[in-house]
Amino acid sequence: MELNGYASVLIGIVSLFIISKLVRLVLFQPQKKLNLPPAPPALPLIGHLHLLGTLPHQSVAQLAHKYGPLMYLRLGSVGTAVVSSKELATEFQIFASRPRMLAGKILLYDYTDVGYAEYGPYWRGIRKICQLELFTPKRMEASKHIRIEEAYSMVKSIRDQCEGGKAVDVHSEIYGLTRSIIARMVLNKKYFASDSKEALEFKEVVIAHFHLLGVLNLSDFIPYLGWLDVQGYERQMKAVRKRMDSILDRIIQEHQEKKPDVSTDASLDFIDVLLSLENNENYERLSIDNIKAVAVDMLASATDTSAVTIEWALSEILLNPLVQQKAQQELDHVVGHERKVEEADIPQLKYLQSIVKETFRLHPAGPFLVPHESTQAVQVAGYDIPAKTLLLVNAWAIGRDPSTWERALDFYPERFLHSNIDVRGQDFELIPFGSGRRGCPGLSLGLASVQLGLAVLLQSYEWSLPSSQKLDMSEMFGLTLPKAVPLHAIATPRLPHHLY
Ligand code: HEM
Repeated sequence: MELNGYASVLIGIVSLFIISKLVRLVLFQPQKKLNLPPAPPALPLIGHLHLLGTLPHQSVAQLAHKYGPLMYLRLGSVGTAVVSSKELATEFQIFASRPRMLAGKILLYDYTDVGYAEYGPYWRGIRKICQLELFTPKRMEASKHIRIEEAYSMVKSIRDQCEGGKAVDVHSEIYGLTRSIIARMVLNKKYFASDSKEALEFKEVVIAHFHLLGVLNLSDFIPYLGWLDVQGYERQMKAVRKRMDSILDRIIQEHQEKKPDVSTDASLDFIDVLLSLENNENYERLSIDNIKAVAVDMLASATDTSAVTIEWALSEILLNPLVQQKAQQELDHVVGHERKVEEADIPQLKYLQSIVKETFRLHPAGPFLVPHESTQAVQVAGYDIPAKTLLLVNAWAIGRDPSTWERALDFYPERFLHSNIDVRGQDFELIPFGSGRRGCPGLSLGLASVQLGLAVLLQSYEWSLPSSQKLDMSEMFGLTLPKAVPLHAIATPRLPHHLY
């Protein structure tokens, strides 16, 4: 009996030993050593996170000078390919998925928006809706009056502030413009022109929401510390999501009660359109949470991207008075002083278009685009890139690469006057909207808002800096790349009184 007991213990130990050997063999097969792209030395646990600093796009551009245009960094436990040349950016188009960040889970309804959705059938369905329903030329045309009305409401508000040569808070005016445009196009709400309780709540929640989408949340990179929520972001995200959710519930309910005629009404907002697809057999049915995710995504993707671009453009113009002079000469020639500039004038305003391209080159709203992720292991430029690698394309560094651009750091719009380089994703030296499958679906709307916004500012006012002020051009990294110091400038009206 006793011997039997010993024998069974012995058999148990031997079996455990054999099983553990087998498990090791299956799970931890000696791997072929990967030929990863170069990288600086990493620290335990955090990898290269400490090298990012407060302006990560600038830090990795510096590292690329030493380690080359393709690096493989470890951000905590996340393997990350960083690309800093136009040639390599072309090759990495195959990375079509997105990493799973906590913000996407909490703030974007479990990754069911467009930007955070993983590559697959759901994302393809939503992109089809973007292409065939939301961003069609017909809808752009139907929403034209919104952009014009909001642009001239900004012009008027500046007029009210600029009396006596006082510096105007141009930053707030520009953000007000882009937020108002998108809130009307997506929700049909004039929240940004109102001080009602409802509007104030919305504005506060939207700003908190955008902020949290842009934070660097440590638990995305060191997941096993996630439960600690050391920065407190998870808690904040949950609170903001709750508030945003109840606002959107109310708005959707209003839309459901309204029941517009989708067959005749061309000026529907995005929520109307998304609700109207419920029984459309061309698309997978979207749940109410999916609709909320897409709506929030559009609000977040559209606002700051367009606003930072206009603010950088005007800042560069203030530093380059000759550019202002040429842009206004063109506006005077094409539009004159007797009427206000409109979207239909933009195709004739070649110099203005060049200013916008030059701004995108030096100040891309998303310096790393939006992070991509690979779905499978691939080889690029002779290096192994494992599956699930995060991809950061440094569009900021590519736009300033002296091997591509002459006078790379100068603001010189003339370079685009006789060039075919465009921002639509075909020319990899200039990809402010990304490129390929994950390229920006709102490109036409973003471009139209930026061009019109800048055109009305330049036609309506002569811009200058307060005499004692040196313009601070520092950047601040977040969801987008705004100026660290918001722009204030003096606006001197240049049109007849009745045009304000
Ligand atoms: C100046 C304005 C804008 C700029 C510079 C911009 C830039 C970008 C960039 C760089 C990306 C990522 C591309 C990539 O990952 O390769 C992106 C994606 C996206 N943008 Fe824009 N954008 C602008 C305006 C808009 C507008 C107006 C909307 C919608 C109303 C919008 C909606 C989106 C969405 C939904 C995505 C995610 C696409 C996906 O993951 O499939 N954007 N945008």
